[in-house]
Amino acid sequence: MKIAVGSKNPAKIKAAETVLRKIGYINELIPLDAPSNVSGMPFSDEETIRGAMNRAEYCLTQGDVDIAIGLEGGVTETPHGLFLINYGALAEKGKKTIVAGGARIKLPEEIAARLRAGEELGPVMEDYSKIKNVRTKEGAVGIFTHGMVNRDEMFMHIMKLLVGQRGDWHD
Ligand SMILES: O=c1[nH]c(=O)c2ncn([C@@H]3O[C@H](COP(=O)(O)OP(=O)(O)OP(=O)(O)O)[C@@H](O)[C@H]3O)c2[nH]1
Repeated sequence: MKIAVGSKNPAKIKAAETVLRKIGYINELIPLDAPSNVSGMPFSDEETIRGAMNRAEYCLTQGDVDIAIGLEGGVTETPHGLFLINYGALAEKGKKTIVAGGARIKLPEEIAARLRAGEELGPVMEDYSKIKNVRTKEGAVGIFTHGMVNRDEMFMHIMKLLVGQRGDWHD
């Protein structure tokens, strides 16, 4: 069984690998540059879910991939401010795509204002934290939780929700 993840982002690959290893899947995980086909900065639950599903479903069209994972970050407006959100999708040939959402935190107003003005969170977080490529490391969630929950751990939880919903991994 071949499994792909629709990203080359190390935080996403690490999350997928760690959880697949935990459930006994020890074969290679194939990272693919999968288009999300949503905006660079998804601005709603719907857009972020769609991005995760598009990434996973694209991977199934590449080579002989049996199962594919898509992980996507975004933000959404709430009456309490702009929240960081994350979703995952697990696509499998001949089956309905499984979806799960992860932890969400409110972003500081100075970050939210820049995103509302059209900037992307990745570069804004680099600027704010002075850490290069923060989106591939602890991520915004890691910065704003002082390392209590880093981006890979947050995606790991989503991965558990995905593989858990699929159920039986013995074939
Ligand atoms: O520093 C960050 N910490 C985060 O927690 C986070 N969540 C989202 N984003 C940014 O939101 C956009 C879409 O996210 P995204 O998941 O589609 O893309 P990504 O660039 O992170 O990965 P990938 O496209 O290589 O797979 C991109 O501008 C990301 O940089 C984050 N940046």
